[in-house]
Amino acid sequence: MYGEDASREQSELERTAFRKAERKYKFYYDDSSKSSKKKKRPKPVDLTEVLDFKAISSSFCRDENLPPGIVALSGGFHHPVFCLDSRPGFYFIPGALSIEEQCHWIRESLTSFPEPPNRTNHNAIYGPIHELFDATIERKVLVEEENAVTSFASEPGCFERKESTRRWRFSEENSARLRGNGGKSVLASVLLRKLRWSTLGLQFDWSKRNYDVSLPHNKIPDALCELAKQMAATAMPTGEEFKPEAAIVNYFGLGDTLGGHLDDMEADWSRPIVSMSLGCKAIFLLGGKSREDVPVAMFLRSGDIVLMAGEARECFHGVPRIFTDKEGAEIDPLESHLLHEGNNHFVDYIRSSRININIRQVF
Ligand SMILES: O=C(O)CCC(=O)C(=O)O
Ligand SMILES: [Fe+2]
Repeated sequence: MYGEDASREQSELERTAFRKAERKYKFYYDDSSKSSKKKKRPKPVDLTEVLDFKAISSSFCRDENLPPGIVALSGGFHHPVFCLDSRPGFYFIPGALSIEEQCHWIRESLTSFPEPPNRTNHNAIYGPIHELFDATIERKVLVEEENAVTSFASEPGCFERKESTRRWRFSEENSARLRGNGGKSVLASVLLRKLRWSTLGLQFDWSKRNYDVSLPHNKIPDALCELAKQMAATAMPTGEEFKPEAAIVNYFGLGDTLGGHLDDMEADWSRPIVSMSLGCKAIFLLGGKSREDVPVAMFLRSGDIVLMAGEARECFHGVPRIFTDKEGAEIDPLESHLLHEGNNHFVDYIRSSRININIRQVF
């Protein structure tokens, strides 16, 4: 699509009900205060229409009535599971993960999940990066190095050939500075802040928007498989078991958003996507089958699990906002637990971040 058509489509997109809701909740600085950038405050946001399943769950446990359009599932599950009349196939399990489980998955998301052969958004520029979190703690720098590779003559009469390749390697900050080879370098801490996704199990290729089964990959870790199967059971066709084959881990910092989208690259949409939230609170928008449908906004807190199966798989959804201020983030118990374990580096990260792990059956 070219010129006018493309810009018309763009401006139509800007006007959809989904887009309007994204703009309503997105993080903006308040321009009305003429103060310097340092003192700038977030623009106030009206949260009165955001569904709060934590509050709904508490009143449900006190045997109070549920708000209209919300139903609680009765079943063998030891947490209340809520559904929306207007979005069949969508399930919300508030507080499904204990604080210990949340801490465990935060640590995994920052240490083992971004390890090769799993890929991250940094692969395209730097190639595989090993031990990014440790490198951040050790204040390392990723430095571009030139390697001379010599290939020897395999047959008589062929010449020895020297080739140069470039690769990125972690270096101590001082030695990187000393070398001063004019090459490029980037702080590990900057790369950690800019980590946006990692993929586990079958690798998702974002450029083709499909799974590339030819890419090297490890199986989803057993403990994550077990958790996903247990959570998915509520939304599975009777008598069938969920097969976790791929997962996408999303990392959000202040101002980061996940635009409205569908996850439509999996073969069988009757299987749920199991999506768990860790760290700072967020707003999740669940739209309808068209971007013109007004989305339902809801809070996602650390430990909440959402399932999207069946018709809900056809619904646009996204994350327009995360809250990193102390009151809004709602991570005090999580912070205390991590501090108690002596994990200051994880606390530093999660204070201003949200992590989402979503697990899928691909075939
Ligand atoms: O971050 C979330 O809660 C949603 C993630 C999501 O929709 C996705 O990765 O496809
Ligand atoms: Fe999604």
